[in-house]
Amino acid sequence: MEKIIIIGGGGHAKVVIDILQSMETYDIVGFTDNDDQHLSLCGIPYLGNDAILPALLEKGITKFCVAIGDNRLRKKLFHNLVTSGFKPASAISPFAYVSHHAKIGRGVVILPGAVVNSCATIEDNVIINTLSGVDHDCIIYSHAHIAPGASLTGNVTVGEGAFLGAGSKVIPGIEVGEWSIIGAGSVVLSNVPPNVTVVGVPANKIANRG
Ligand SMILES: CC(=O)SCCNC(=O)CCNC(=O)[C@H](O)C(C)(C)COP(=O)(O)OP(=O)(O)OC[C@H]1O[C@@H](n2cnc3c(N)ncnc32)[C@H](O)[C@@H]1OP(=O)(O)O
Repeated sequence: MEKIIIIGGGGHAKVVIDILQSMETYDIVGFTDNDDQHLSLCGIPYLGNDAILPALLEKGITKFCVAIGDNRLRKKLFHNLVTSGFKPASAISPFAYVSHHAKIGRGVVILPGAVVNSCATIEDNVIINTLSGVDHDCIIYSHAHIAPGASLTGNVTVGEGAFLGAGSKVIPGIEVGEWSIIGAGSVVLSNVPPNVTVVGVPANKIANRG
């Protein structure tokens, strides 16, 4: 089995480890984290902080998966690792449904119970979290996160780095702007501009994001 490292040692790393183990495609060498208080996570050893990465590359370990929920930090680490010569791997649960007609980018994480339906596009480094739904013809741009139980109907577009909170719902054809946040449980009935936070039913803007 090909060797892989996990970047990040928080809660999201626990589920990514679980998925990679259930895929039976990769041998997880360990995880890195800049908090050096770790010893192991779900039985997977702590390797060190980011300073260890060049040595791992020299040993021929090239595959990585960034297991960090924060979209901006996940983007930064993804780019740093790709630029350094590492290769992103996707972690797709065997208990998710991903249509053969969907396009899946690099370093994508799809959790158990999620559905990615026909002709949807999921770009690089996106998280499709537990029990969420991305229906036909949706486009999820890089570094976005669809949180647990969020439901996107057909033809929804989610901009780079946007975050759709747990249980949020988006009606067909809506565009969610890049780096915007949709609050948990919100129902989005109209387009959301970039860099704002919207909440409620129907979702309304409560803040601009810097
Ligand atoms: C596996 C995992 O755990 S993945 C992680 C999943 N996480 C989530 O889904 C979290 C989603 N986060 C939220 O919904 C947050 O409440 C946010 C991001 C929308 C807002 O957070 P903050 O910016 O800290 O806003 P804050 O808590 O100060 O609330 C501001 C106002 O909006 C209201 N509000 C906040 N979130 C919501 C919401 N989801 N729905 C309705 N109203 C909301 C608050 O009640 C408050 O109203 P008030 O000013 O009248 O008192």
